[in-house]
Amino acid sequence: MEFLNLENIHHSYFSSTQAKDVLCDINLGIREGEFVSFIGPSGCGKTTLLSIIAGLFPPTKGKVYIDGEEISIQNQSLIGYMLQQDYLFPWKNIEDNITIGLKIMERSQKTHKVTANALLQEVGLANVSDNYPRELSGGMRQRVALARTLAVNPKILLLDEPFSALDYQSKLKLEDLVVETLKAYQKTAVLVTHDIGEAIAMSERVFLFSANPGTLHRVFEIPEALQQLSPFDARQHPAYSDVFQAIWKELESLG
Ligand SMILES: Nc1ncnc2c1ncn2[C@@H]1O[C@H](COP(=O)(O)OP(=O)(O)OP(=O)(O)O)[C@@H](O)[C@H]1O
Repeated sequence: MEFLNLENIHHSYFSSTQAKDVLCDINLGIREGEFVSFIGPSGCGKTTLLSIIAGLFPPTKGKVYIDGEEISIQNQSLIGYMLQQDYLFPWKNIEDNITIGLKIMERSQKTHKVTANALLQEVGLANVSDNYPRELSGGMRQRVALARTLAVNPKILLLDEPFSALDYQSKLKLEDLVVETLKAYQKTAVLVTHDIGEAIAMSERVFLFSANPGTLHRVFEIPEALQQLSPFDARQHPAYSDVFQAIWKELESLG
């Protein structure tokens, strides 16, 4: 068994007239410390699957296991979520935004400042702890969101298009920072993205889903040579375009 396992996941939404199957027979395993991406056509159920992994709602059928234990209220805190929007509280300064999860979990207040400062250092924002979110750029705010997610020390990070609202330069920089930081902290990560290049540059494996209903179509292993590089450098490597073309061809075949 892998660290994160999905077994026979099916999910349907019920409208007033009929049930619509969104996910069908999803089986996959992700190793501890691995970085994978989920890609696929719009509406194939990527976000629904992330929400099921996070334990936000149960699947219609099937089970999610983390380290051999079925996902439940007890182990849900092993999972951190980072989204397209940063959802920072505008009335709280950066330090308080980062430590909000620790306060909710009633962890000892003595270490909050130390945790916040160490994480801000890690994400390259050493001097903003007293600032307010409105004083930061979009890229800086997403760095704060990353620090906030890491503050509660989750084992698995679910990243739902966290770079898609950023300008291209900020996005490339943040991709590098996220990979470097998650490797340093040995986190397991699942990224949902529409950007094939981003998926290749950041991941060890790319899971391609097809739609109607969402099924796992194919898994692409990213060559070792790319995995050893930062996402920015991976995009310049000759093997990158071969993988890009292979995934693009397969995605196109899904219609
Ligand atoms: N609460 C809901 N009730 C009914 N249908 C829903 C609900 N949430 C999602 N769906 C449907 O489930 C399907 C999958 O949605 P989901 O957002 O998971 O797809 P996605 O692959 O993440 O899409 P995108 O790439 O566009 O973000 C879509 O057809 C959507 O309309």
